[in-house]
Amino acid sequence: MADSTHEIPEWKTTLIQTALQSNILTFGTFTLKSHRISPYFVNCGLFSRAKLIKAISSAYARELHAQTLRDPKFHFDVLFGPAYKGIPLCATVCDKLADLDEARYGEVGYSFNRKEVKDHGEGGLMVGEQLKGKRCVIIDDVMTAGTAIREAIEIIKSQGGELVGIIVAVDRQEKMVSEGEKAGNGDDGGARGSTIGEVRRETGVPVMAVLTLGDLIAGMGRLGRWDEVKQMQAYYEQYKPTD
Ligand SMILES: O=P(O)(O)OC[C@H]1O[C@H](OP(=O)(O)OP(=O)(O)O)[C@H](O)[C@@H]1O
Ligand SMILES: O=C(O)c1cc(=O)[nH]c(=O)[nH]1
Repeated sequence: MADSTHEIPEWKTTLIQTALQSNILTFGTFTLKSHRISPYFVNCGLFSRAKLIKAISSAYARELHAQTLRDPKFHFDVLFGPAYKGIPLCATVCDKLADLDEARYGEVGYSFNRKEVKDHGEGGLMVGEQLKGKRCVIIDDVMTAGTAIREAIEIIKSQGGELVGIIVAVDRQEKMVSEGEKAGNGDDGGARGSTIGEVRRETGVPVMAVLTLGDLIAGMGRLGRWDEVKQMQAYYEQYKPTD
Protein backbone atom coordinates (compact mmCIF):
# COMPACT_ATOMS: atom_id res chain seq x y z
CA MET A 1 0.00 0.00 0.00
CA ALA A 2 1.47 3.40 -0.92
CA ASP A 3 -1.26 6.00 -0.47
CA SER A 4 -2.00 8.68 2.08
CA THR A 5 -4.93 6.73 3.61
CA HIS A 6 -2.63 3.92 4.76
CA GLU A 7 -2.74 3.76 8.61
CA ILE A 8 0.55 4.22 10.47
CA PRO A 9 1.27 4.42 14.21
CA GLU A 10 1.95 7.83 15.75
CA TRP A 11 5.66 7.06 16.32
CA LYS A 12 6.16 6.64 12.55
CA THR A 13 4.65 10.08 11.85
CA THR A 14 6.93 11.55 14.54
CA LEU A 15 9.98 9.83 13.02
CA ILE A 16 9.05 11.08 9.53
CA GLN A 17 8.57 14.64 10.87
CA THR A 18 11.99 14.44 12.56
CA ALA A 19 13.55 13.19 9.30
CA LEU A 20 11.95 16.06 7.39
CA GLN A 21 13.07 18.72 9.88
CA SER A 22 16.65 17.39 9.83
CA ASN A 23 16.91 17.17 6.01
CA ILE A 24 17.19 13.39 6.26
CA LEU A 25 14.09 13.20 4.06
CA THR A 26 14.42 15.74 1.24
CA PHE A 27 12.67 16.58 -2.02
CA GLY A 28 14.21 17.61 -5.36
CA THR A 29 15.83 15.63 -8.18
CA PHE A 30 18.16 12.83 -7.07
CA THR A 31 20.09 10.22 -9.06
CA LEU A 32 20.07 6.93 -7.15
CA LYS A 33 22.71 4.21 -7.06
CA SER A 34 20.39 2.30 -9.46
CA HIS A 35 20.47 5.34 -11.85
CA ARG A 36 16.73 5.93 -11.29
CA ILE A 37 15.83 9.61 -10.87
CA SER A 38 13.83 10.15 -7.69
CA PRO A 39 11.91 13.20 -6.40
CA TYR A 40 12.71 12.22 -2.82
CA PHE A 41 15.84 11.03 -1.02
CA VAL A 42 16.55 9.62 2.42
CA ASN A 43 20.03 10.50 3.70
CA CYS A 44 20.52 8.36 6.79
CA GLY A 45 24.02 9.83 7.15
CA LEU A 46 22.25 12.82 8.72
CA PHE A 47 20.99 10.85 11.71
CA SER A 48 24.20 12.34 13.06
CA ARG A 49 23.13 14.13 16.23
CA ALA A 50 22.46 12.45 19.57
CA LYS A 51 18.66 12.71 19.58
CA LEU A 52 18.46 11.67 15.89
CA ILE A 53 20.67 8.58 16.14
CA LYS A 54 18.81 7.70 19.34
CA ALA A 55 15.46 7.90 17.50
CA ILE A 56 16.48 5.76 14.53
CA SER A 57 18.54 3.18 16.46
CA SER A 58 15.64 2.72 18.93
CA ALA A 59 13.26 2.15 16.00
CA TYR A 60 15.52 -0.54 14.46
CA ALA A 61 15.93 -2.21 17.86
CA ARG A 62 12.16 -2.25 18.44
CA GLU A 63 11.57 -3.83 15.02
CA LEU A 64 14.22 -6.53 15.65
CA HIS A 65 12.76 -7.20 19.08
CA ALA A 66 9.25 -7.48 17.58
CA GLN A 67 10.55 -10.04 15.06
CA THR A 68 12.15 -12.00 17.94
CA LEU A 69 8.79 -12.07 19.73
CA ARG A 70 6.86 -12.99 16.52
CA ASP A 71 9.23 -15.82 15.62
CA PRO A 72 10.80 -17.70 18.56
CA LYS A 73 13.28 -19.30 16.09
CA PHE A 74 14.71 -15.88 15.14
CA HIS A 75 18.04 -15.59 16.97
CA PHE A 76 21.11 -13.60 15.98
CA ASP A 77 24.64 -13.20 17.26
CA VAL A 78 25.91 -10.27 15.18
CA LEU A 79 24.55 -7.14 13.51
CA PHE A 80 26.57 -6.57 10.33
CA GLY A 81 26.51 -2.95 9.08
CA PRO A 82 27.95 -2.55 5.55
CA ALA A 83 30.22 0.48 4.97
CA TYR A 84 29.60 3.27 5.17
CA LYS A 85 26.12 4.10 6.40
CA GLY A 86 25.68 0.73 8.11
CA ILE A 87 28.63 1.43 10.44
CA PRO A 88 27.09 3.76 13.05
CA LEU A 89 23.83 1.82 12.76
CA CYS A 90 25.22 -1.57 13.78
CA ALA A 91 26.97 -0.13 16.86
CA THR A 92 24.12 2.06 18.07
CA VAL A 93 21.42 -0.57 17.51
CA CYS A 94 23.49 -3.09 19.53
CA ASP A 95 23.47 -0.58 22.36
CA LYS A 96 19.68 -0.06 22.10
CA LEU A 97 19.06 -3.83 22.06
CA ALA A 98 20.95 -4.15 25.35
CA ASP A 99 18.81 -1.32 26.76
CA LEU A 100 15.64 -3.19 25.67
CA ASP A 101 16.56 -6.59 27.12
CA GLU A 102 20.13 -7.11 28.31
CA ALA A 103 19.53 -10.75 29.28
CA ARG A 104 18.45 -11.53 25.72
CA TYR A 105 20.75 -9.26 23.69
CA GLY A 106 23.72 -8.58 25.97
CA GLU A 107 26.04 -10.87 23.96
CA VAL A 108 24.99 -9.59 20.50
CA GLY A 109 28.00 -8.14 18.70
CA TYR A 110 28.52 -5.77 15.80
CA SER A 111 30.70 -5.98 12.74
CA PHE A 112 31.36 -3.88 9.66
CA ASN A 113 33.58 -3.99 6.61
CA ARG A 114 36.08 -1.51 5.22
CA LYS A 115 35.58 -0.42 1.61
CA GLU A 116 39.36 -0.87 1.11
CA VAL A 117 41.40 -3.66 2.70
CA LYS A 118 43.76 -2.36 5.42
CA ASP A 119 47.36 -3.46 4.74
CA HIS A 120 49.00 -2.68 8.13
CA GLY A 121 48.36 -3.15 11.84
CA GLU A 122 45.65 -5.77 12.39
CA GLY A 123 44.98 -5.56 8.61
CA GLY A 124 42.08 -6.97 6.64
CA LEU A 125 38.57 -6.09 5.57
CA MET A 126 36.53 -6.53 8.75
CA VAL A 127 36.17 -4.62 12.02
CA GLY A 128 34.38 -5.87 15.14
CA GLU A 129 33.05 -9.38 15.78
CA GLN A 130 34.26 -12.26 13.62
CA LEU A 131 31.40 -13.69 11.54
CA LYS A 132 32.56 -17.30 11.19
CA GLY A 133 29.81 -19.63 12.44
CA LYS A 134 27.72 -16.67 13.66
CA ARG A 135 24.06 -15.92 12.89
CA CYS A 136 24.17 -12.52 11.23
CA VAL A 137 21.58 -9.81 10.59
CA ILE A 138 22.44 -7.18 7.99
CA ILE A 139 21.53 -3.67 9.10
CA ASP A 140 21.55 -1.00 6.40
CA ASP A 141 19.91 2.32 5.60
CA VAL A 142 17.88 2.18 2.38
CA MET A 143 16.89 -0.57 -0.03
CA THR A 144 16.15 0.40 -3.63
CA ALA A 145 17.51 -2.14 -6.14
CA GLY A 146 19.14 -4.35 -3.51
CA THR A 147 22.69 -4.04 -4.86
CA ALA A 148 24.12 -2.91 -1.52
CA ILE A 149 22.30 -5.74 0.33
CA ARG A 150 23.57 -8.37 -2.14
CA GLU A 151 27.14 -7.10 -1.64
CA ALA A 152 26.65 -7.41 2.14
CA ILE A 153 25.32 -10.97 1.75
CA GLU A 154 28.48 -11.90 -0.19
CA ILE A 155 30.70 -10.46 2.56
CA ILE A 156 28.91 -12.51 5.24
CA LYS A 157 29.28 -15.67 3.11
CA SER A 158 32.96 -14.99 2.45
CA GLN A 159 33.55 -14.60 6.22
CA GLY A 160 31.80 -17.92 7.01
CA GLY A 161 28.74 -16.31 8.66
CA GLU A 162 25.11 -17.42 8.35
CA LEU A 163 22.59 -14.82 7.19
CA VAL A 164 19.43 -14.97 9.35
CA GLY A 165 17.79 -11.58 8.69
CA ILE A 166 17.99 -8.19 7.01
CA ILE A 167 16.72 -4.86 8.33
CA VAL A 168 16.72 -1.44 6.69
CA ALA A 169 15.41 1.95 7.77
CA VAL A 170 13.54 2.54 4.50
CA ASP A 171 12.17 0.12 1.91
CA ARG A 172 11.51 2.31 -1.13
CA GLN A 173 9.07 -0.36 -2.45
CA GLU A 174 10.52 -0.36 -5.95
CA LYS A 175 10.37 -2.98 -8.63
CA MET A 176 13.55 -4.83 -9.52
CA VAL A 177 16.00 -3.14 -11.85
CA SER A 178 15.79 -4.44 -15.44
CA GLU A 179 18.75 -5.59 -17.53
CA GLY A 180 18.18 -2.48 -19.67
CA GLU A 181 18.48 -0.21 -16.64
CA LYS A 182 21.65 -2.00 -15.56
CA ALA A 183 23.06 -1.33 -19.04
CA GLY A 184 22.18 2.36 -18.64
CA ASN A 185 19.20 2.35 -21.04
CA GLY A 186 16.54 3.43 -18.54
CA ASP A 187 13.44 1.54 -17.41
CA ASP A 188 11.54 -0.44 -20.07
CA GLY A 189 8.24 0.13 -18.22
CA GLY A 190 7.83 -3.65 -17.75
CA ALA A 191 5.98 -5.14 -14.76
CA ARG A 192 8.31 -6.77 -12.23
CA GLY A 193 8.27 -7.94 -8.63
CA SER A 194 9.68 -5.91 -5.74
CA THR A 195 13.33 -5.80 -4.74
CA ILE A 196 12.43 -6.73 -1.16
CA GLY A 197 10.33 -9.72 -2.33
CA GLU A 198 13.15 -10.94 -4.53
CA VAL A 199 15.68 -10.62 -1.67
CA ARG A 200 13.25 -12.59 0.58
CA ARG A 201 12.95 -15.32 -2.06
CA GLU A 202 16.70 -15.45 -2.72
CA THR A 203 17.71 -15.61 0.94
CA GLY A 204 14.70 -17.21 2.70
CA VAL A 205 15.24 -14.90 5.69
CA PRO A 206 12.99 -12.18 7.14
CA VAL A 207 13.58 -8.79 5.51
CA MET A 208 12.33 -5.99 7.75
CA ALA A 209 11.94 -2.24 7.25
CA VAL A 210 11.34 0.44 9.88
CA LEU A 211 9.53 2.53 7.23
CA THR A 212 8.26 1.89 3.71
CA LEU A 213 7.50 4.38 0.95
CA GLY A 214 3.83 3.79 1.85
CA ASP A 215 4.60 4.91 5.42
CA LEU A 216 6.42 8.01 4.13
CA ILE A 217 3.45 8.93 1.94
CA ALA A 218 0.99 8.39 4.81
CA GLY A 219 3.18 10.36 7.23
CA MET A 220 3.59 13.26 4.80
CA GLY A 221 -0.21 13.26 4.35
CA ARG A 222 -0.68 13.46 8.13
CA LEU A 223 1.71 16.43 8.12
CA GLY A 224 -0.34 18.12 5.37
CA ARG A 225 2.52 18.01 2.84
CA TRP A 226 0.31 17.27 -0.17
CA ASP A 227 2.74 18.47 -2.91
CA GLU A 228 5.32 15.98 -1.67
CA VAL A 229 2.66 13.26 -1.33
CA LYS A 230 1.81 13.76 -5.03
CA GLN A 231 5.48 13.59 -6.06
CA MET A 232 6.06 10.38 -4.12
CA GLN A 233 2.85 8.81 -5.45
CA ALA A 234 3.85 9.63 -9.06
CA TYR A 235 7.27 8.05 -8.48
CA TYR A 236 5.61 5.00 -6.88
CA GLU A 237 3.34 4.64 -9.95
CA GLN A 238 6.43 4.68 -12.17
CA TYR A 239 8.37 1.99 -10.28
CA LYS A 240 5.69 0.12 -8.31
CA PRO A 241 6.23 -3.63 -8.05
CA THR A 242 3.69 -6.28 -8.95
CA ASP A 243 3.74 -7.87 -5.45
O1 LIG B 1 19.41 -0.91 -2.94
P1 LIG B 1 20.48 -0.17 -3.70
O2 LIG B 1 20.07 0.19 -5.11
O3 LIG B 1 21.83 -0.83 -3.62
O4 LIG B 1 20.67 1.28 -3.09
C1 LIG B 1 20.66 1.66 -1.73
C2 LIG B 1 22.03 1.80 -1.16
O5 LIG B 1 22.81 2.72 -1.88
C3 LIG B 1 23.46 3.59 -0.99
O6 LIG B 1 24.66 3.10 -0.50
P2 LIG B 1 26.13 3.34 -1.11
O7 LIG B 1 26.59 2.08 -1.70
O8 LIG B 1 26.09 4.53 -2.01
O9 LIG B 1 27.05 3.53 0.14
P3 LIG B 1 27.19 4.53 1.36
O10 LIG B 1 26.67 3.72 2.53
O11 LIG B 1 28.64 4.73 1.40
O12 LIG B 1 26.37 5.79 1.11
C4 LIG B 1 22.49 3.67 0.15
O13 LIG B 1 23.15 4.13 1.30
C5 LIG B 1 21.95 2.29 0.26
O14 LIG B 1 22.72 1.51 1.12
O1 LIG C 1 18.81 4.22 -4.01
C1 LIG C 1 19.68 4.94 -3.49
O2 LIG C 1 20.83 5.06 -3.92
C2 LIG C 1 19.30 5.71 -2.28
C3 LIG C 1 18.02 6.17 -2.09
C4 LIG C 1 17.74 6.92 -0.94
O3 LIG C 1 16.60 7.38 -0.70
N1 LIG C 1 18.75 7.14 -0.07
C5 LIG C 1 20.00 6.67 -0.27
O4 LIG C 1 20.91 6.89 0.56
N2 LIG C 1 20.27 5.98 -1.38
